Amino acid sequence: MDLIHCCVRWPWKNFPTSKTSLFQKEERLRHYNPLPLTVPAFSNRMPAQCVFSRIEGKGKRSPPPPPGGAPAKLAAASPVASRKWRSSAHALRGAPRRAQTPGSVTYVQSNLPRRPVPRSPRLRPGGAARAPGAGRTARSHPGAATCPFSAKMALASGVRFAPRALLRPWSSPVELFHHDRYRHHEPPAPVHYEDKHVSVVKVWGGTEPSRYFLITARIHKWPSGILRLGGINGDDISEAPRVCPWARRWVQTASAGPAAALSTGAGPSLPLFLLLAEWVAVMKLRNPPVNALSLELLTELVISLEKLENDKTFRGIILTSDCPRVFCAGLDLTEICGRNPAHCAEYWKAMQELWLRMYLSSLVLVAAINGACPAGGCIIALSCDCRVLADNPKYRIGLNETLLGIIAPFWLKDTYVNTIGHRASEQALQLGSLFPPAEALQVGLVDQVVPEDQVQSTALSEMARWLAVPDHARQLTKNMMRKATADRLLRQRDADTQNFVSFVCRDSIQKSLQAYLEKLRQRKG
Ligand SMILES: CCCCCC/C=C\CC(=O)SCCNC(=O)CCNC(=O)[C@H](O)C(C)(C)COP(=O)(O)OP(=O)(O)OC[C@H]1O[C@@H](n2cnc3c(N)ncnc32)[C@H](O)[C@@H]1OP(=O)(O)O
Repeated sequence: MDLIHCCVRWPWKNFPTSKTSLFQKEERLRHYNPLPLTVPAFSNRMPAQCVFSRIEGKGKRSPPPPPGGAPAKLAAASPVASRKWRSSAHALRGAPRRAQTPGSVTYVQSNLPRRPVPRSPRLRPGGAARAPGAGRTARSHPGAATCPFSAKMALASGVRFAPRALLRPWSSPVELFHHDRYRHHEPPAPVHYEDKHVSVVKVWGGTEPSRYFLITARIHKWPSGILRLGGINGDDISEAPRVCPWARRWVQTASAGPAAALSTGAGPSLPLFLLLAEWVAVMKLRNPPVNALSLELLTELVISLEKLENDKTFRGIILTSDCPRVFCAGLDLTEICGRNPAHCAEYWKAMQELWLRMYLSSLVLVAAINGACPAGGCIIALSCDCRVLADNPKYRIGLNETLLGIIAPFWLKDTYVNTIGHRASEQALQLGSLFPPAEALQVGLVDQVVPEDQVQSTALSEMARWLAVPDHARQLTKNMMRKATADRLLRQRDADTQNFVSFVCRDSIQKSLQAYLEKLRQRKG
């Protein structure tokens, strides 16, 4: 396989269906199929539609259910919440029951349709205008009044609620963790603060207003094995551990999870990294010896990108190389040397498709450039949102087409100009400059230059920065910035293909490409 799909996941024994294995099992398309290009639209990548389900059983912490109806205090606090509660309770009455293990809780799929929780005009995010008479829950946290299914309601009714996202095959009971609960929740007795004691954190929920979120961490030495932090969205999720200060120490040790999967060095320990665990895929280019962009690799990349875009679990991709010393050597010259025009056309269409998909991707793309990055490799990197380059003078980056006797097409030029500006591009393109790291940073071709062993972890921290922004705002802004450039190619795609084919199929160009390839081979000898 040319491309490794590596979801940043952690080795929980009973973790829900792994995307990695799904990818691996899936049969790959072997031939290039032009895929319809989708302009990134608004998408909420958060999994939780806050639909609530009843949890059966006599869990230790489950108070007995009330005789019926919404609690009076709740009705006074929020008529909307009260109405919602009544309708959900009604809908839940017919829910199927499951066998109950003593002392645990079981989730039962609710009959409620998936639908957004309506917001009362009086219940605004941030709790600026609170419902009159709102109790401690609303006061205890600014976001608490935004969700009609308040923790108070759940507690008072004896019915515990969980977002539908939680109704997954978990081995351990998970519960909705709410403000009241964690405010009064005592920390577990402290255990050792070594990395291995907290393996992972998962975030359930979303950043939309009126949504709960929940962070689940696996703690090996805690009897329940699960740490939960929760909140109401509108909270800054990245600050979540702060809400529950005693847990911060635990959470900070959790870098062993996602970071370890990426880096051989000590992983960063910012709480935000924890959020990345479920949302970031790492794609490693692997087409030895130099990750030349063969037709097969281009096809794989396009398919993988589309899959990840359609999988709402992912919000970002870190693109890196699995080949030592080379990120990507650019176009596979053997795909355009001595080939017929039809093949060259097919190849170029695949290149266009990849650029369009990457350039307009709704995901955050971070290039972790851990090797040389000339020509087409540079274009792959420039299509990402952010570039981190390893500090090695041999790892040069730039568009060196002119040195091969070929000319970068207008959309490569546009991408260059959009990144480093007109004058710098004019100079660099004509000279075919390949920049060493320090110069690449200076000219703005890359965003960070870091020691080689920190490329992956820095890429992850950059990803954290980008993912801290709400998806829809970032996506629409990206689209606004890049659409015109992409549209230009979309309008002239066929003409661009014809231009490429007629150019590279010229005898003189074929000769110079052959000579260049020969030079590369001899250099090796
Ligand atoms: C209308 C016209 C439109 C033009 C569109 C232009 C768009 C993009 C242009 C391109 O991308 S053209 C490709 C430009 N690429 C390069 O110039 C890079 C050339 N390669 C290198 O500089 C080096 O290989 C490297 C990437 C710095 C790695 O160096 P290293 O010493 O590690 O490896 P080598 O010994 O040089 O190479 C190993 C092996 O790989 C072959 N090879 C290298 N690059 C390519 C390539 N781009 N395509 C195909 N094959 C490549 C090289 O010949 C060696 O082969 P063997 O000797 O092992 O057979």
